[in-house]
Amino acid sequence: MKPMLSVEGLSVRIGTGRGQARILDEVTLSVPRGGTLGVVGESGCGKSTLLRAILGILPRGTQVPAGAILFEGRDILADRAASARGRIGFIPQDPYLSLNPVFTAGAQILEAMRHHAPGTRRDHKAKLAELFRAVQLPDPEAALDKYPHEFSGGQRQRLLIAAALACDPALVVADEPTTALDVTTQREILALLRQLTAARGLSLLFVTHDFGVLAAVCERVAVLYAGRVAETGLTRAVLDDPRHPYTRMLLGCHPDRAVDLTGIPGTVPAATAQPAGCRFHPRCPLVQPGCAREVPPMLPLAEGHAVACPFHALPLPEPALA
Ligand SMILES: Nc1ncnc2c1ncn2[C@@H]1O[C@H](COP(=O)(O)OP(=O)(O)OP(=O)(O)O)[C@@H](O)[C@H]1O
Repeated sequence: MKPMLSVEGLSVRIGTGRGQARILDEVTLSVPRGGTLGVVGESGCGKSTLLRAILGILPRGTQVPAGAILFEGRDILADRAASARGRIGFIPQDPYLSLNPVFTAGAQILEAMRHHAPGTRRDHKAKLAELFRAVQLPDPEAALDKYPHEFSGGQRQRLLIAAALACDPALVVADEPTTALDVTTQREILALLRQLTAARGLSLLFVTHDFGVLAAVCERVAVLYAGRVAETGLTRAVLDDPRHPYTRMLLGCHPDRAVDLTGIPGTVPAATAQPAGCRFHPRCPLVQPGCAREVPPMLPLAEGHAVACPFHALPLPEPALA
């Protein structure tokens, strides 16, 4: 069966005062129908740009020199008119910043439904109250007429989940949707998201920097480093047997896996100063002379697990894992 979304060889560039920023390079990944893919990586690795490309909201001046984004079989990069927008729901990162304070919750979501969902306003209102019930907001009918400040942070994130589902999407794209929440609320929201996507057979693309969150939600993962996919596979396989030195160091630094990705010496290179060859080589304890020359191809391992490092079978030196 064809995936719901497949990103194929996507490269994204943008001109800056300091030269061309190579933000994404030949990124290939896919979200199965009814499946969940997590995209994980440090700040600056290109997660938000990937989401913007999928949502069709890349900033002006961005170039896409190569690649395709196939959604339900159609290239939505080449043909935005075949608009995927109503069919792709988006859950943003920060519930505080993502709602307009001067309109009621109902008014802002109904406005989106007016453009993208079939039916009358009365149908939309009934459907939205139903969705508010599904996301477990108290008193769903009354919630339609409340303003954003009348909800708690967790309730606002529930509102945004309802908003993302309001136009009957086939795919939901979530950008670190629980980062701004306390741990208990985070757990509840993740459980809700899992339950709703499974019950509705939705596909989910979930961006995070947190392997703990990833393991709770996603069956597959793509690890992004400096705009390239370093490793991909079933989340269980990648967590249990990470092969790319970058993934191994991320996980080795934080055995509890509730990681804050700051434990690897050095930083992600600026998008205007990407090193040649493997982009991780300046930080890699397994670096070999060829790593600075050759872009490593994705090497297939078992069950869809693949890694962009020819030295994936070598052990990491101990200090790299300290
Ligand atoms: N409009 C732009 N102009 C120049 N450089 C940009 C632009 N947008 C992003 N970049 C650069 O591209 C790289 C990737 O940025 P992006 O925001 O996609 O990363 P990210 O992984 O989402 O980071 P974060 O988690 O901090 O949001 C960064 O180095 C960033 O500085």
